Amino acid sequence: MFVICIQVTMILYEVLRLYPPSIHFSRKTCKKVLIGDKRYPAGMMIELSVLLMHHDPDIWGSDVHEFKPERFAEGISKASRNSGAFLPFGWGPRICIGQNFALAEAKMAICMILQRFDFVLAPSYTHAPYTVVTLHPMHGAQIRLGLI
Ligand code: HEM
Repeated sequence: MFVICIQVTMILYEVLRLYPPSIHFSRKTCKKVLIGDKRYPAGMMIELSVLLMHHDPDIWGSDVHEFKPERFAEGISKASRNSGAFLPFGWGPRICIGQNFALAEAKMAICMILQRFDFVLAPSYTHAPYTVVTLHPMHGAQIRLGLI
């Protein structure tokens, strides 16, 4: 049961890597700041693209666009060449306070579904992720459920 729970966590992490609901963060500098070797004045808007970081082959490897939950087998810090590159829940003082709740809820929902059903994508499904506030499937995600 413990192994299955770890596998479900790996699958959820890989889904959140490929399709992070929040694809970018915005921050405004309130005073002059130095980030790396660059200086920014006060009042600058800075955009951090989570989507680009999660899809960067220099960070994740040449298989970056493939769905490979096993990359998280040894945890988040060993999944990529940059341990801070996985940001589905943000980072720092404004990190998502609901992340543990969200992951626990997703695991419970998946486990309850898998106890009763198997499922495959319906033929009508078209893969078209797009963003309106959060990233989600443009035409929905139709699945075909089968009673076990
Ligand atoms: C898969 C589910 C979720 C994802 C991907 C997610 C993602 C995020 C991200 C990226 C941020 C930081 C935004 C930023 O830095 O600008 C954030 C903040 C936040 N999230 Fe979530 N979230 C999820 C679920 C939840 C849930 C279930 C709750 C509440 C029960 C929640 C409550 C919050 C709150 C209150 C903040 C603001 C924290 C602050 O500014 O101090 N989130 N979330």
